[in-house]
Parts: sequence; C-alpha cells; structure tokens
Amino acid sequence: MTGLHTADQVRAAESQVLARTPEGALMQRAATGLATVCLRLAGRAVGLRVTLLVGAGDNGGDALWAGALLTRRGAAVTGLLLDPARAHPAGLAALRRAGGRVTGDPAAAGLHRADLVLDGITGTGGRGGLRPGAAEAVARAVAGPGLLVAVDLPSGVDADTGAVDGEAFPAQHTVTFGAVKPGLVVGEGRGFAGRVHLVDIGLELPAPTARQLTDADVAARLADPGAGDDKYSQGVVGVHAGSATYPGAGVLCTGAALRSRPGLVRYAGTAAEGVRAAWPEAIVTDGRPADAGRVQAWVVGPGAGTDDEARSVLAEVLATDLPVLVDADALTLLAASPELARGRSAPTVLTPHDREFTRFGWELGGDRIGAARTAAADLGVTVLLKGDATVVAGPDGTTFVNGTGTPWLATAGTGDVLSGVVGALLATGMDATEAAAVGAHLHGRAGQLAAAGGPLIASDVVRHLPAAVHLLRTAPHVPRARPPVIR
Ligand SMILES: NC(=O)C1=CN([C@@H]2O[C@H](COP(=O)(O)OP(=O)(O)OC[C@H]3O[C@@H](n4cnc5c(N)ncnc54)[C@H](OP(=O)(O)O)[C@@H]3O)[C@@H](O)[C@H]2O)[C@@H](O)CC1
Ligand SMILES: Nc1ncnc2c1ncn2[C@@H]1O[C@H](COP(=O)(O)OP(=O)(O)O)[C@@H](O)[C@H]1O
Ligand SMILES: [K+]
Repeated sequence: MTGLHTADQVRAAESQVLARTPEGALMQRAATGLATVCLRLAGRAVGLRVTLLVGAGDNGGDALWAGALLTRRGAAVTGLLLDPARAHPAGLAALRRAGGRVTGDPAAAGLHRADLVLDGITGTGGRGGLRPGAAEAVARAVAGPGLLVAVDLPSGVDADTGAVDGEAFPAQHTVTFGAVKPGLVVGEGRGFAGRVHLVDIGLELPAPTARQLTDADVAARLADPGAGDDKYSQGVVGVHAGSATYPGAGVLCTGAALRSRPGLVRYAGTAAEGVRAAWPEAIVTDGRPADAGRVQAWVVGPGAGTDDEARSVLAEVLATDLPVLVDADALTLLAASPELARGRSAPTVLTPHDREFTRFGWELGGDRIGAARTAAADLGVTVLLKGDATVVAGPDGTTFVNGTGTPWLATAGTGDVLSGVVGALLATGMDATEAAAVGAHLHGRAGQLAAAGGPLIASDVVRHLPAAVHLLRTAPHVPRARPPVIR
C-alpha cells in the first residue's frame, strides 16, 4: 500500500527531523537520493550535461546540492538561477565549490543540448501555475533533448490536489522526498509527474490522507475459494442493467461479475434474452429484482433507462438492507431523489463519471479527492469518481486513488464492466470502500492487458479479468496462499 501524504503532513514530519539533526542534513539526504536516481536514469556521470532550473526556495536548494554531487562525479552542471538574489545560499556555494557554473540567462543555460534537466523551481511551497520567467525556462527545457526530472514535485502542480492552474513542468520522472504527495497520482498532476521515485529521508509520518493499492494488496484481498465453499457461499450478486432494445450493458455487467468472482450472478431486467444468450452461467429473469431470488448485493443502472419502471426498481433495491452499487442511468435518477440513498442501513456505492457527479449538485474543480470526499460525506455513501486516476472515498473519509488503467479504457461500456466487477466484490462481503478500490484496480489491470493487443472494446476487458487476477497473484510480495490440505 502506498500512503499519500499532504504537503502539510510532510512539512510537519520534516520539522521533527530538522529539530534533531544538524543543519542541512535533511536536504543532504534528499539531494543524495536525487543524485542517485539521476545517475541511475542517465546511466553515466562523466561528461553528462545537466541543467538545473533553480527557484528561490528549498526545492532549488535540493537541485543545487544534487548538482554539486553530480559535478563531483564528472558531470558538466549549469544552474539556471530564476531569482539569483534568493537562490539557496548553501546549495549555491556547494555547486560553485564543486566546479559547477551558474547563470541567470535562460539562453545561456545549455538547455538546447542538456542530457538531463532538473526542475527545482518549486516543490511543496509552490502556489499556482508557473510564473512567466519559470515558464520560459520550462519551455526551453521541453524543446531541448534532456530527460526531464522533477525535484519532489513537478513545478506548477499542486502537491495536495494535482491541480494545475496554468503551466507546469512536464516531468518524465519525479524524485519525491519522504512521501508520495497526492498531486503526483491524481488529477492533472498525474500526467505531469511521469514515473515517481520515492526517496526515504527518514521521516516519521502520520496516517496518510489517502492510499494507493498495489497488486499485492489487491491479490491479498481476493481470497481463493476454499474446500468448504459452494456457489452461494462466495456471494451472489444481482444485476439490473440493459434493456430489451439495448441489452449490451446487461451483458457486459453480468459478464464482468461472472468473470470477477464465479459464484453466482442473478440477472433481472428486460435485457434477459440477450444476457441469457451471452452468459448461460447466469440465472436470468425478465422480472423485477424481487423475482430474481436471494442475492448479497445489487448492481443497478447501466443502460437501464430513466423511466418510471427504472425509478421504481432503484427505489426497490435501495429499500433492501443489501449493499447496492448505483451506476449510470440510476445515478441520474438518484440525483433527482438523493434521499433514497441517505441513511441506508447497508452500504451504497455510487460510480459516477464527471457529468454524473455534477448532476448531484456537487462541485468538481481541480481537487478530485476533496470533491469525492465531500460527496461521500453528504450522502453517507462510497463514491467512486471515475477518471484516468479514479478516486474512491468512503463515508468515513477513507480514500483511495487508483493507480492502474489506460486511456484506452475511455470507450463505451467499460463503466458497465467496472460496475459488474465491484458488484461481485460487494457480494463477497468485502467492505464497500475497499471493494470499490479493489474493483477499480482489477478493472484497470484488465484494461491494460486488453490494450496490449491493440485498441480495446469493453468485452475485451471482461475477457481479460481472469488473467488480471492471475497477474495480481503473481506480483512480487504477494503473501503465499495456504498449502492445500491433503486428506
Ligand atoms: N523543509 C525541509 O527541511 C526540506 C525540504 N525539502 C525541499 O524543500 C521544498 C519546499 O521548499 P520551500 O518551502 O522553500 O518552497 P519551494 O517549494 O522551494 O517553493 C517556494 C519558492 O517558490 C516560489 N514560487 C511559489 N510559487 C511559484 C510559482 N508558481 N512559480 C514560480 N515560483 C514560485 C516562491 O517565491 P515567492 O512566492 O517567495 O516569491 C518561493 O521562492 C520541498 O518541496 C523539497 O524539495 C527537502 O530538501 C527535504 C528537506
Ligand atoms: N483517459 C482515461 N484514462 C484511463 N481510464 C479512463 C479514461 N477515461 C475513462 N476511463 C475509465 O473508463 C471507464 C469509463 O466508464 P464510463 O464513463 O462509465 O463508461 P460507459 O458509461 O460507457 O460504460 C471508467 O472506469 C474510467 O475510469
Ligand atoms: K520541482
């Protein structure tokens, strides 16, 4: 599990270490880690042409100290001082002592031929997008051939939200210190961070503000069936999705549930004929949810329409004491009658994309974690806010940011697949917020596998779910399954 920590949390942890270590020691740790990653990425030091973009704060200090270390190893380092009078004094002195050169002129900083550019303009102290001088230097860096490495955080990205208000440094790699900040993995910031490398600087951190699951975390939550299991004990999920005219959503959602957790899937709705033809394994009725038989969780909404019948089905399942996942058309209906979800005794999971989210009247700006949390607290539900980094927030504030997936998932029907996956996990009795996070992770991995063969369609994601489960199980650090009992 990767913990995500806010800038304030990191700063507070830093000040504890600062109080008990010699002056500059913490920055030395950061700079040493930074230089080490740079050498690994570049593959050499001698003759390496490095340009440092140096802002006026400690982020610039990190870059200068790392530049000094690289100079000592034989690199040719130039520091471009964006605010020369305020450049970190000790870092500047160190770079000069080591033999590095400095300039205040962007045209003289060697950006057109650098092998490596370190962005030390702003870190956790940055506010808003890049200022004009910084933006000009970044534009030169981007136009040049150098590998773009951000120090702690790509400058211009908000550490806590990932919001980018204006311009930012488009890093290929980010070397971050002490903890991964949310802005590196969510919102626009995710696209600016590139690959994230975490350098341990010995901070004692509080509980993270949000978490990102790893393959091993997800595998550990997907228990194998045991000798005593039968199809009912693994959880039975009910699906109400699709329509007679458009059975697709019912087929995709049912198939995804079957391929995630092959206990039993019951389908109720007017797409019955199409679902039966596609999935003989499902138990299908063209009646209402009450006609479907016993289930442990319901999925309602994908392609199910917004007419009076759909409205009364939504009210019927929300009136049960079972976990319910509400998606697509059912979200449109729920937005008009949110009281149906408030105060339920069992968990409710909403899976909106941006437009569905705003239909509830919730604001969606650059802070997707904050928005999902506000919505979850408002209705007392789990909110899975879809996107390239899907955010899951529970009613108690527990928050996950998904780290898997591919833009190829932006195609019709993949949301229906996600609903089936999460619904199946809910039926196993998994905590609703975890089920949403685990489902998003698994769905993203299945999408990545499906996309490896070229552009994907939603049914490819369904087909790749078992392989995705296998991939998660074989990830490093997965706890070993108990050996089978031989009788
Ligand atoms: N604390 C520690 O011990 C350790 C901290 N560490 C490092 O310190 C970093 C935090 O340093 P920090 O707090 O000095 O702030 P920082 O990120 O350098 O930015 C402030 C400067 O940026 C400027 N500026 C602001 N917005 C801007 C914009 N949009 N565009 C352009 N400029 C802008 C702002 O200017 P001003 O507003 O003052 O005019 C000010 O000069 C942290 O990320 C990590 O790298 C590590 O070494 C580990 C030990
Ligand atoms: N740019 C993107 N990168 C990664 N995943 C994406 C992107 N755009 C959408 N997705 C994912 O694709 C799925 C789309 O769901 P949704 O919009 O509900 O589609 P549909 O309603 O057609 O089934 C979600 O899981 C979402 O997170
Ligand atoms: K930076």
